Amino acid sequence: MALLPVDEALRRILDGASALGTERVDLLAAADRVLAEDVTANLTQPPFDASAMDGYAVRAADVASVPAALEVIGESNAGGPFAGEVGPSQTVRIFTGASVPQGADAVVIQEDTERAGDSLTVREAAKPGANIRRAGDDFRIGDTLLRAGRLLDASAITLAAAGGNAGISVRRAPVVAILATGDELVEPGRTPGPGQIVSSNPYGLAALVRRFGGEPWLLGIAADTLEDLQAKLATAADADILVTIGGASVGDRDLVKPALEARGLALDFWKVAVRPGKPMLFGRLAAQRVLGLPGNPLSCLIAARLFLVPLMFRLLGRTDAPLDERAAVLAHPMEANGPRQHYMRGTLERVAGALPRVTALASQDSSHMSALAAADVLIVRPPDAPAAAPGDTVRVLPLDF
Ligand SMILES: Nc1nc2c(c(=O)[nH]1)N[C@H]1C(S)=C(S)[C@@H](COP(=O)(O)OP(=O)(O)OC[C@H]3O[C@@H](n4cnc5c(N)ncnc54)[C@H](O)[C@@H]3O)O[C@H]1N2
Ligand code: MOO
Ligand SMILES: [Mg+2]
Repeated sequence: MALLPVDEALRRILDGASALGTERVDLLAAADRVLAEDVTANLTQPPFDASAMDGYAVRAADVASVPAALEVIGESNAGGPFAGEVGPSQTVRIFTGASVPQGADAVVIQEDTERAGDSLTVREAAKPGANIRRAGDDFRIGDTLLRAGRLLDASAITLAAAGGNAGISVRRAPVVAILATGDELVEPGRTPGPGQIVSSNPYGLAALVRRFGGEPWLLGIAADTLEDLQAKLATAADADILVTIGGASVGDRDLVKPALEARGLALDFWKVAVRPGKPMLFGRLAAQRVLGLPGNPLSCLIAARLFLVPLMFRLLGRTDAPLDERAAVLAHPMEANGPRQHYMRGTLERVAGALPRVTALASQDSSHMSALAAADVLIVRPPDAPAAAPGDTVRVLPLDF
């Protein structure tokens, strides 16, 4: 099978994938969830003309020429409005957030006044509307405040709450089952025996899944035998997405593909023109989408960022783009690229008033986790890209996981 271009692989993974069901959560549980329905304002905000400052509510005409002498007839507090009306040459003491009383059409800040008993001297003129927030300036009842498909961040949750919404309809989190494979693997915290290493990938993958709104479900480690692989794969039937790690290449003990096929996998593709991540496979087990990721830690994580995360966006109904490539300027020359789209680890340096400068790390080995942790971006080198010179513009993908 020929290597599939990255875009085509992504298109096939997303083909026919649609948003999961919805659930209602309260505001405290809404952070980082994806909105499933538009949020509407049940209230108008501000609900009344409100003072933006601590000072005095006046009739602007009374303070058009200053100094102006006024009589203080009462007080309007936040939550305690003044019941009467401000007549000519009268004023009401007012505080930030309090309702502007009838008759008044401006607020003079306290620093521009002098008070003696019930007498107020205003030293600065105020125009009509000064320091007043009009009813509905922010939003009005019935307005659409938030559109379905957006991530609920702090600003969105604040707005939903202000609009009088105590509960929000969000997408169910996709459950992503993660199965590590390999006779050499031991769980973190255990001492590896001869020839063994620690299984690190599931934990990074779980963090990535959580970061993008999914629910990771760790299935442990399968031995490199068809029997154990099939037995462990069988436990994942309830997951929305099944991800395997390792055993995806052509070695004698790379048995993930035959084990999945024995369970009925409809293979869509195997091997993508991507570096790292080449031996990735994708297919379907009934309704479940299956991604067989390579075992090298960077191959696993980078392939997950490139292919699993966009699939999760789709299941979550997210409307923003899952891959946010930007431009940067190369700090050094680069060799021509081979036939696979190369996602190189790089560091980014801000440059005032210009595109940031990017430097590829010395290590581009797909097993060097220390290099991935030190990188800020992945430099995207298209297949067969010619050699590049310092100052050339390249595309970079921020490392956001
Ligand atoms: N003859 C060829 N050999 C290889 C090819 C090829 O095209 N022809 N491709 C190479 C590429 S590219 C990759 S990527 C790897 C992918 O290998 P597998 O997916 O079969 O993964 P394994 O062989 O099981 O493991 C590879 C490597 O990763 C380590 N590993 C596995 N699981 C974990 C884990 N959970 N945590 C940490 N590290 C893990 C494993 O010990 C190996 O060192 O194949 C190349 N070979
Ligand atoms: O695809 Mo492998 O991921 O080049 O190391
Ligand atoms: Mg292998």
